[in-house]
Amino acid sequence: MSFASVSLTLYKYFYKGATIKRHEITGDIIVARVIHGGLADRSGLLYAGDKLVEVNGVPVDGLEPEQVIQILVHSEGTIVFKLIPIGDRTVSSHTMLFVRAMADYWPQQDPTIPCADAGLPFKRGEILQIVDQSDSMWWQARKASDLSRCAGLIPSNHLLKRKQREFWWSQPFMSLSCIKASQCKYLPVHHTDNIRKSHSTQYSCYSRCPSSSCYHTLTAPYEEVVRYQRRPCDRHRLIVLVGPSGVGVNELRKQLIKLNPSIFHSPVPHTTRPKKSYEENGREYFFVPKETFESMIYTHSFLEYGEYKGHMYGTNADTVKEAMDAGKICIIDLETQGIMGSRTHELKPYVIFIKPPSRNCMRQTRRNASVITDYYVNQKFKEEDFQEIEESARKMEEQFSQFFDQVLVNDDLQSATVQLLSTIRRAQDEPQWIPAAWICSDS
Ligand SMILES: Nc1ncnc2c1ncn2[C@@H]1O[C@H](COP(=O)(O)OP(=O)(O)OP(=O)(O)O)[C@@H](O)[C@H]1O
Repeated sequence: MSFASVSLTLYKYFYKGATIKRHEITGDIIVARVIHGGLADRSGLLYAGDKLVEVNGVPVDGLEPEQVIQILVHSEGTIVFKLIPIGDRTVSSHTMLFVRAMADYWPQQDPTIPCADAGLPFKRGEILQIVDQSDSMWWQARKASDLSRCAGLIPSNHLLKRKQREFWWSQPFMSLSCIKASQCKYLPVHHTDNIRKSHSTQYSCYSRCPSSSCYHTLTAPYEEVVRYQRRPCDRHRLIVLVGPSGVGVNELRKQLIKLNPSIFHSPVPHTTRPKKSYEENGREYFFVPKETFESMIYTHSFLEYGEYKGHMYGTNADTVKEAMDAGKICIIDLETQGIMGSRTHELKPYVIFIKPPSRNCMRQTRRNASVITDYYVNQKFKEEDFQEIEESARKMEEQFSQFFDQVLVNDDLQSATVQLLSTIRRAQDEPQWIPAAWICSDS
């Protein structure tokens, strides 16, 4: 039997460099995993599967992993491990996969993690680099925003999905039910009708993905992403603005088009409502018979559509593509539920969430602004309107922040417009993380 005496200057933080477990059959204490980029990994002396015999001269035979950890925690200075190396010390092939987290994860609140201190907490939307998938339950990853740090443990795709389902089922029914169609807001982006997106108005909206409000509980918790740099000959990415009704999504869109109408473009929506005398087909709307509209729904032609006062309105994906083919930067305004339907390799949407500023700032900046009510009367913003905007923004972020590429606070209109312009420029000209599937489909 060969003993290897490994001397590592790990101080108290051994548990951040490796984890140990008790072998189910033999009862031996073995190294469960070595954390990528940690001290133990960098030393090159410790491998997953090595059997621990002594720590600082204290035999670990018969001890529980927690007792071994206690020895380590109370050790000062250099720690000497005596261990039996695992026979086959094949270096685990480190994957270099980047993913976007579609869920939040807090290791300190997870009783099942092998070592909470070794866990990597993350929030939905964050980009993670998966560096080790050798354990089917616990992967190792680090944040793309800080690749110099050592890796931490995260639940595997399969495990996190299971946790999400368990959490979902443990929640009271009401708080988890899908957003009802009647609560959705729908507004064709090129509208001339004063259709307000508020839930107080009588219209319904539908997106290409009917179950999308439950998306995060049903789909993969990690989405593989790649760095994408648009070439000058490629179409511009679709710019999708989302935000609570009244926050200023339309105003910002109008500001952009006013600034550069030859570049920024809003697609003309389709409607079944009769054309008014002063309107022109294809300018305010494409006026189509109900049957045509219905067949377009059937063929999934709309990114989003809805009904208002008995007439249908919708944003046709082909109209968007045509504008993009003509070299325009297409800007559309979607419901959060509609984001998923727009996520295709052809459109490569860049989603900007327009967020309300603080209550005080809203009071100040919206002093002279007005909201459109159900009766088309321009009314000053009231405290209830601000509250509704804040509440709605909070819910949107809670459910959909993983799809937001950028969050922009609409405080002062001029500075928000300038920020939006530079965000759009970066989205088109600088490398961005996009789903890997969008690139695979291209090739
Ligand atoms: N930063 C701002 N400062 C002052 N007024 C603003 C600002 N942003 C928007 N507004 C005004 O607030 C009102 C509501 O804005 P807007 O119509 O763009 O909202 P919206 O998010 O598109 O919601 P809805 O679809 O319900 O109209 C408008 O009168 C607009 O001019």
